[in-house]
Formats: sequence, C-alpha cells, structure tokens
Amino acid sequence: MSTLITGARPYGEDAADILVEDGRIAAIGASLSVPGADVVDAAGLVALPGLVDLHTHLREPGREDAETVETGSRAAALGGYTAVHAMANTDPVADTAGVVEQVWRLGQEAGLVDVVPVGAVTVGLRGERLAELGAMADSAARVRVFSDDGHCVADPALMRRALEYVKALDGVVAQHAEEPRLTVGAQMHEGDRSARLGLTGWPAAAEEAIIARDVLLADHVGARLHVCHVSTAGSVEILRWAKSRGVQVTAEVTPHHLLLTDECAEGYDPVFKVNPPLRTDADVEALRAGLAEGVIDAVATDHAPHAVEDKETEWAHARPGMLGLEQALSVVVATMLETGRLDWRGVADRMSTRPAAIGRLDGRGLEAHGRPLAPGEPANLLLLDPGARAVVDPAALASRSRNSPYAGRELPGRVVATFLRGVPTVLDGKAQK
Ligand SMILES: NC(=O)N[C@@H](CC(=O)O)C(=O)O
Ligand SMILES: [Zn+2]
Ligand SMILES: [Zn+2]
Repeated sequence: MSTLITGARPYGEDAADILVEDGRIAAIGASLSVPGADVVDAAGLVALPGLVDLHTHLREPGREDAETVETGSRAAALGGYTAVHAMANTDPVADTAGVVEQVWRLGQEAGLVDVVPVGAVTVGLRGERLAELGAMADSAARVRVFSDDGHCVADPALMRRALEYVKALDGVVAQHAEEPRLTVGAQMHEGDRSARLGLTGWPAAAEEAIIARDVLLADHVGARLHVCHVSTAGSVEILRWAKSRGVQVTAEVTPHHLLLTDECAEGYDPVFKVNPPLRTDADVEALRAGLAEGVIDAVATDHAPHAVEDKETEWAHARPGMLGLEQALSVVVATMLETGRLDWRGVADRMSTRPAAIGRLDGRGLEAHGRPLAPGEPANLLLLDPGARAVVDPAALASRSRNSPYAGRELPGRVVATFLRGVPTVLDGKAQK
C-alpha cells in the first residue's frame, strides 16, 4: 500500500512530495511519481511529525461518560497527535500491570493513536506506598512514565524512593508539583485578583517549592525527573538553574498556560478552573520565553475532560481541568509561531521530538514516535493549513466532554490530515474511524 502526499511543505520549508510505503516514509523529493499510489493533495500545507502528548486524561476506566479511550483518541488524531500518554488517575487507578495493559489494549482497538499508559507512582494515588512500578514497566504496555498526576507525591522520602526505582527502569517520574499544605481549598491563582473575587488562592510558591525540592532529589540520586504543567515564572527560573547544573530534569507547559491568564476567572465561569491555575501576564510571558529557550522542553495538553454536572456548577464545586487535544497546535501556532518565538522546526521539537524522547518512544522500530520527517522513518505525520482561522465551537469537538476554554475564540491553523504509520487517521479534517 503506498500513498503519495504531493506539494507539502515539510517543517514549513520548500514544497516536496512525500511517498509513504508499508508504514514508513519511502522518499521525500520533488515530483515523485508512483503509479497506483493513493494521492493526497497537500499543496500549501505544512507537514510536521505526528505530535506526541505527554499528558492526556482519557477517563477510561471509570468515567466513560466524560471520555473514553476511543473518543479521546479521536480528539487526539484530529489535533495532529499520533501518540498520547494516558494519565493514571482513572477508576480504578492505573497502578497495576493489569490496568495499564487494559488501557493499552483499548488504545490498540481504537486504532487512532498509540495510547501509552502512564503508571501511578503510589498505590491508589494515595501517596503512601509505591505501586508495582517494575511490573508495569515489564507489562505489554511498557510503561516508562510514572505519575500520580492530580496529586503531588508530597512525601519527600517517598519521592526519593520513586526516583531511585524508576531510574532502574529507565523511566521518569512526572511530578504534579503542588505542596498540598499550601493549597488547601485553593480555587485560583493567589494574587490581587483572588482577593478581590473572594476565591481562595493557590500561591506560586506551592508549585515552586516542590520543583526546587525535586530537582535537588533528582540530582542527589542521579534520576530523571519530569515536571508536569509548569505555570509560573519562578518555576522557569528554578528549572533554568537546575539544567545549568546538569540535573536530569525536563518540563512541560500546557497550551492554556501559554495563552490564558487569571483574568479569565473574572466571570466565575468554571470552564477556566484548572490545576495549576491560570496565572498572570508576567507568568505567561516567562512560560513562552522558557519554551522558546528550551528550559521548558515540551508542550503537553493536560487534556482534562469533565462531564457537564462536574463542570457547570458553582466555581468552588466544579472540578478543575480543561480540554486541550483538538486545539493544542493552534494555540502553539498563535502563541509561539505567529509571535516569532519558534519556527516550525521548533514547534515539531517541542510537540513531537522532545516529548517522545522523554517518554522513551523515540527508538528505531516502526512503533517509534517523534522521529524526523525523513526516508526510512515511520510515517507518523500531520498536514496543517497554517492560514486557516476558525472560531472554536465546543459542540463540534470529538471529545465526549465540552469544557473547552477556547469556546468562541478564533484560532489559527487547521489540521487537515494525520497519518499513523502511513494510515490516515484524519483526512479533510475528518476522523477516519
Ligand atoms: N489539571 C486539572 O485541573 N485536572 C486534572 C488533574 C491534573 O492534571 O492535575 C484532571 O484529571 O482533571
Ligand atoms: Zn496535574
Ligand atoms: Zn493532568
């Protein structure tokens, strides 16, 4: 089976044809012609490697009313993703080989993206004792990223032991950095605005204190640490310091923290309630600069679907979290590309290459992700119309939930097609399954 993608602009550069055969890129060049190949006209479209998300909540098992592996996979493919890491805060929690294998199999069955399960660090995310990390690593799901996301591994001795265990598995602990004693009852970013709105604040220091502690622990035991959804200027400074000292730390920022601020809380619309909270203009500026510089390695969505009854309620009772998969690339185009902070290669690096490397998905086999657009590599790629602009309509999303913070906002860039190992999962902007 061969497909010829004609006139695409790899990494936004000169137009070329891309020939796909047997799941791999067979050739990239001018005026390729292959009798019998399916032709996809990509004139004017930017071709990028398939995106890799380090941080997706798929809600299955347990909250299939909010999202399933299948609906989340469809949302991911429509967003240009070919692999997503499925967070462990499901019900039951993904803290055993059995649960991670179940999620991995559901991903295979849906067949729209590679669903890579994240394993919980502690049993039940309770922060008391370590889960069966080795069994999850050795399972069919081959877990390499471990996280209690939703909760912080707050006990420093337990965090140290987790780092030591996961190091032996060539894995990484992805920390949700939130000192719980500093965020009791927290509703939004702590500052002038939280005081005025009468909502309990979530201070920047609650995030920064854990990141500072964890980079010291990671340095001490020589382990890899990944920091989830970095949201403050101070966190970027700590990461810059740690990296300059050679600490093996990586970090991600979400699209919403690159675009939105605590001003969104003014209308008390819980769609903007999220952990960590939306911060200030100065934080957004520091996050964009940190991502451009590479101190922040990756964009990760923290796609967090919630059912209507959990979200459309009074602010204080609403669950934190917002959708991200279908608009992530558009938000990065708006905040990083159109502002001149990253070029297309930079976007590919932060949304595909580096996240794949952090999750150890960047091997040499056909199952690899985050590989460059080059002959011989797996044909995981997306085609984007960079000039298209559209207003986000939550009713049109593939996600089973509707809690998009971008509703009614005009964003640039439309994913026209996505290919997973040469098979189109999205064509003409429509999911193929
Ligand atoms: N980001 C959120 O506000 N919520 C996430 C959990 C998390 O990422 O901490 C969720 O699972 O809903
Ligand atoms: Zn989190
Ligand atoms: Zn999360």
